[in-house]
Order: sequence, then structure tokens, then C-alpha cells
Amino acid sequence: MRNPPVNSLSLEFLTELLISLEKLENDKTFHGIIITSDCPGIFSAGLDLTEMCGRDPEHYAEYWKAVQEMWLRFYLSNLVVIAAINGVSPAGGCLLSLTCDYRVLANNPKYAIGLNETLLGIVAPFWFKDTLVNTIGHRSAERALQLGLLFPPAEALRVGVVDQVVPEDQVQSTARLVMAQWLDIPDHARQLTKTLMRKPTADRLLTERDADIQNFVRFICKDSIQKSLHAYLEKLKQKKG
Ligand SMILES: CCCCC/C=C\C/C=C\C/C=C/C(=O)SCCNC(=O)CCNC(=O)[C@H](O)C(C)(C)COP(=O)(O)OP(=O)(O)OC[C@H]1O[C@@H](n2cnc3c(N)ncnc32)[C@H](O)[C@@H]1OP(=O)(O)O
Repeated sequence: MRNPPVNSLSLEFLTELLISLEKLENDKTFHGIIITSDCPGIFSAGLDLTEMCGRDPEHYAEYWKAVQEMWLRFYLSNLVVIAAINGVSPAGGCLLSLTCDYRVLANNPKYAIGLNETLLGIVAPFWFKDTLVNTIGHRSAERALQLGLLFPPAEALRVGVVDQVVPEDQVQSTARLVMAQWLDIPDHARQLTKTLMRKPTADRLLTERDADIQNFVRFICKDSIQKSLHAYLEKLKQKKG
């Protein structure tokens, strides 16, 4: 991913990601992809706050549809998808990594990962929650979501948000080794098993997709939510000054 400075998942970047995924899926010489970051120290800052702040309802609806699409397409991809997480990964960045089949995280205490939405005064939608529950179990997910926990590497491994923590200079090579193991499995059996595991979760969003967009637009348009997102963005900008 190369969307400096922080790989935030803007509408444009999500569209590029989806086009890239489609191209790779349509090229039958590809069997797997490794998602990693070109932004030093940052895997992805998550959803782009500027797409959710100070825009009109039509824009929010279009943006949310693209976020849903990213989740659905990565979560259900027939390719083996591995995240080589070489930086901090809050909220939507964590969600993107949770769509992958395997997560390798660099062992750097700054590289925290988690669904921290409550800390921003927003609520992780049900399909964010379902993805986390499927990964770490109900009790750990409940605690992590309510407290908006961002896990440092050792904790992330302990709770199961990531599958492996390795020295920073070994993230890419480890992801490639893991890829080789996953690609050794007969493709059709692996793909069908992935679908079996994930389709019920994806189906829930597919059947409630429009209602989910409406919920998001209603929620994000609230004055109180706009105020807190605006204040959060300002705080990020003032950090430098
Ligand atoms: C009940 C009904 C429910 C319906 C559903 C409703 C709502 C749910 C909606 C959404 C779920 C939300 C998911 C999300 O992903 S929200 C985003 C969460 N992300 C974060 O909180 C991370 C914020 N960023 C940071 O913490 C830091 O930037 C960083 C990633 C740790 C990097 O730090 P660093 O010091 O290296 O950089 P800066 O902080 O100086 O940032 C540089 C530059 O980037 C801008 N920026 C940072 N993050 C974002 C972002 N997520 N979106 C847009 N822009 C971002 C930052 O403002 C700086 O900008 P500048 O102009 O000053 O250069």
C-alpha cells in the first residue's frame, strides 16, 4: 500500500485497492497476495477521517459502500491473502488485516493494532465486530471493542489478533514463507473451506447492506459525531505544531 503519509483508506485509495485485487484475481497465474505498507512505521491509519467529516450524505453513502466492498472482496477472496504488518494499524487498518488469512506483525512496541473506534466516540459496525469475533473469540472481542484496545505486538499475539510476531527485518520473508505453506494446500479444497468458514459472516452484511449504509449515514451525520470527528482530526493536525 502506498498512500502517503499514513495509508488512510480514502475513497480513491479503496477504489485502487479493489481494482488491483480484481486484476490479480483475474490473472490465473496468481494464487496469493501479501498486503504490506510502503509508509514507514504505518501499516494503515484506517478509514480516512476526511471522507467522514464535513461532507454530504451522498458522499458518506458512496464512501461506506466502498468500505463494505473492500471488506467483502478481501474477506471472500479466493486468493491466499497474507498481511505483512510493518506499522501501526488502528481501526480500519486492523479491519483490513483481519480480512486476511494470516497476519505477521513486526515486533516493534509502536506497532499497535486493534479496533479502537470507541476511543473516537464511534461504534465499530456489526461486520467489523463479527470479523474480530471470528478471529479472537467473543469474550476477547467484547473487551477489545468496548475498551477500544490497541494491542502492542506481544499482546496482539497472545489474544490472537495476529498469528505471528517476528523481528522487523523478517516480516516480508516470513510472510513469503507462510505463503509458500498455504500455497502447498490443494487450491480448490482451501478455497471451499475458506468460503465455508467466512460466507455466513459475509452473507449477514450482504443481506443488510443498504440498511447498514443508511445506519452509517444517519450516525455520521449527527452533530455530536461530526463534532467529535472534527475535534479528533484537529488534534491529529495540531500534534505537529
Ligand atoms: C450504530 C450504528 C453504527 C454505524 C457505524 C458508524 C460508524 C463507524 C464508522 C467508522 C469506523 C471507523 C473506522 C476507522 O478506521 S476511523 C480512523 C481511525 N484511525 C485512527 O484513529 C488513526 C489516526 N491517526 C493516527 O493515530 C496517526 O496519524 C498515526 C497513524 C499513528 C501516524 O502518526 P504520525 O505521527 O506518523 O502522523 P500524523 O498523525 O502526523 O498524521 C499525518 C497526517 O495524516 C493525517 N491522518 C492521520 N490519520 C488519518 C486518518 N485516519 N484519516 C485521514 N487523515 C489522517 C493527519 O491528520 C496528518 O495530516 P496533516 O494534514 O496534518 O499532514
